[in-house]
Amino acid sequence: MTTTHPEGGFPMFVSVPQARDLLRALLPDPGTETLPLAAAYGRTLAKALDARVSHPSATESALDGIACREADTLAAFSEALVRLRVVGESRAGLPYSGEVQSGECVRIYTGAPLPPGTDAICPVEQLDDDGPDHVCLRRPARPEDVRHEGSDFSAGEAVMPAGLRLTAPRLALAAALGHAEVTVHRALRVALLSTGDEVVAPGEPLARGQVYDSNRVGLHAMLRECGCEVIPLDHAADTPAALQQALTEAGGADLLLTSGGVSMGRYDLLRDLLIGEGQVAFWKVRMRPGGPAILGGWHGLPIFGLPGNPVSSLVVFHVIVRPALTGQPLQMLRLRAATAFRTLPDKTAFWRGVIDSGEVRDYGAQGSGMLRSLSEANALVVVPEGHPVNAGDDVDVILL
Ligand SMILES: Nc1nc2c(c(=O)[nH]1)N[C@H]1C(S)=C(S)[C@@H](COP(=O)(O)OP(=O)(O)OC[C@H]3O[C@@H](n4cnc5c(N)ncnc54)[C@H](O)[C@@H]3O)O[C@H]1N2
Ligand code: MOO
Repeated sequence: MTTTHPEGGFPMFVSVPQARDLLRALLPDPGTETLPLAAAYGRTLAKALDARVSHPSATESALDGIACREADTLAAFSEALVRLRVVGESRAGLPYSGEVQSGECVRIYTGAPLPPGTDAICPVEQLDDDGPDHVCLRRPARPEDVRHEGSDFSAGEAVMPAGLRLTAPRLALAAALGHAEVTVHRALRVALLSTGDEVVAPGEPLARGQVYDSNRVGLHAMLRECGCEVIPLDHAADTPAALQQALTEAGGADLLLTSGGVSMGRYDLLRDLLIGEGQVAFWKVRMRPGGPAILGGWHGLPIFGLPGNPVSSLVVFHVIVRPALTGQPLQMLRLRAATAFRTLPDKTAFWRGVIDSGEVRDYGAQGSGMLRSLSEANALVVVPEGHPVNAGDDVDVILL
């Protein structure tokens, strides 16, 4: 249950959807900008796109072969060949303009316009040349192998609504609709900071008890996937002065995303700073891993504090930060559980799972420091608070 911090008065133990909504409410409206398609990957459409042209732009062939009249070819099967006279050729960009009569055909190529008078296609694999001017068909020509003008979309049709995230296929569609530029929401500027005296840049020598800064690398990539502009900050040591210095450097950002220093320890300084000198929107989420996450602000800068444990920071990013940054709901699949999954009485669990042959099984080691699991598992299995999951049950699954 959500409670209130006795001194701070802020909510504690919020649900995952509450945490997401509170973060979204703190993010500024970034405004819009118009970009060439190639620069818009990962952004969200701010203005709907309609079709400026029809696709296909003409009724055309879906195969290389001949175009003819279906009715002329219905008798064709492997023993009884149908013979047609070839009167010309239609190529993509170089169509045949005459009218094709009964008993005639035109050689045609994929994407080439169908000549007037024809309504069906027979592919080259089903044709035998009979001299230079005739072909024999081993089976009837098919109207299904014709693509009709505007069957994909017609000029003027509203095709892509505002709010759509520009994935690779959607960028390709925008181009096919006839747009060279798109109006998208500006990228949020997210400053990224890892904290902790034990955290060392990859490649440096590692002393006993130290750990490489894997969170920074993983979070940077995930922010890029969300279409954000990343401002990497220098790692902050565990002193209030170092942390305040980093927060000051993040001043112009739309959000500061941190890792570490949010739990119950004496050196969990981000938590102390937000509670003592900033504002807190919530502390702790009813989830595992990732329970100690914190959201707040410091001198007008929204700050989301991810837990330092590598798995926890990734899972919180997936289920709270990403949907809030992109405005896109979590994509879930419903799959059959091949094994049981542990239930927690007062937290939603996001266990690492492996999807295999259409089912999902428990990955095994579920410790929040087991970074290797993030590469070997391919799913998060959602087990709601107090909700037992046995083998054979259907479960919600988030793809990693
Ligand atoms: N007494 C309690 N202790 C802990 C609790 C609790 O409720 N009571 N919660 C545990 C949970 S759950 C988590 S998650 C962690 C989160 O702790 P912090 O966010 O304060 O993180 P740190 O203590 O700074 O580090 C935790 C762990 O992660 C490693 N780490 C930190 N930064 C990085 C990085 N950039 N890259 C890779 N690994 C990193 C760090 O070395 C620690 O091993 O608290 C539990 N404790
Ligand atoms: O929730 Mo912590 O994130 O379990 O390790």
